[in-house]
Amino acid sequence: MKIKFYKYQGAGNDFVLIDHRESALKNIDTKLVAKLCDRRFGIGADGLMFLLSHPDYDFEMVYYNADGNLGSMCGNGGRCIVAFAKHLGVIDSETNFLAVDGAHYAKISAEGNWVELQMIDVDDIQQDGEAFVLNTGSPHYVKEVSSLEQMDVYTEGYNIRNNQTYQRDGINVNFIEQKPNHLFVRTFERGVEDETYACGTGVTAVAMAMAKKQNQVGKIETPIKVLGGDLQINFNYDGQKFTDVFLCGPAERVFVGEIDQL
Ligand SMILES: N[C@H](CCC[C@H](N)C(=O)O)C(=O)O
Repeated sequence: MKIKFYKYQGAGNDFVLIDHRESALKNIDTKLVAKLCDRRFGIGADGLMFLLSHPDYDFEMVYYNADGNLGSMCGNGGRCIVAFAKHLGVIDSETNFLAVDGAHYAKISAEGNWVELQMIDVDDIQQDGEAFVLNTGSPHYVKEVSSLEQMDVYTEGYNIRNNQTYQRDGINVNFIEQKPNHLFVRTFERGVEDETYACGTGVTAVAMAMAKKQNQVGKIETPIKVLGGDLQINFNYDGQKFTDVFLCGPAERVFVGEIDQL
C-alpha cells in the first residue's frame, strides 16, 4: 500500500506529516516511526506527526519523536501541522486544534507560510544551579553561556540530559547567548538525542526564563535566532504567570512523497 507523506520544516526543525483522517497507516510502532525519521534508511526528520479528525476541534495533532516514541508537545511541529491543515483545506486563517498538552489556538498568514501558535500558560519555573527548568508543553533546561557558536552542544547537552536528575524522564537542553538585539539559542533535543536546528517549546522556555531572570514584566516580545532561522516569542508576564504566549515563525512545505514499503 502506498502512503502519501509531506515533509515540512519550521526554522530547520523538520517533520514528516501524514494525513491520518482516513487512517492510512496501520500498525504504527516505534520501529516504523524511527525508520521513517532516519536520515539514511528513511525519509529523515526530527519527528513525525499525524493529523487526525476530532469531534470538538479542527483536527488533532499526534507527535512522535525521531526515536519512534510518542513525544510531548512540539512547538515547531505544531506550527507545521497548522500549515499542513491549511494546505489540506481543513482550516483557513485560524484554528483551534488539540495536541498532547491540550487545546491550541493558531493564526496563519494568507500565503500559508507564517504561523503564530499559542502555547500553554506557564507559572512554574524551577532552578537547577544557574539553570532554569520549566515545562512549556515539553520539559526544558535553560542555561546562559558564552561563546555558544563554538560550544560542543552535543556533548554538553547529552551530559545534562543523561545526568542523575534527568536521565529517567529526559529533558531538552537549551543554551542561550545574549546578543545586542536577540537571543541566540542552541538545543539538544530529547527523543532526537542530538542537537536540532530549532526547538519551539525550547525557545518559548528560553524567553520565559530570561524574562524572569531580568525581572521584566508586561507585554514582552523576544526575537530569537536558532541554527535554522528566526523565531519570535510574545507573552504577557505579571511576575508570576506567563499568559497569551505565542510562538511565531516560518513553516514550509518542502516536498511530498510516497512510502511504498512497510
Ligand atoms: N522540537 C520540538 C520539541 C519536541 C519535544 C520532544 N523533543 C520531547 O521532549 O518530547 C519543539 O519544537 O518544541
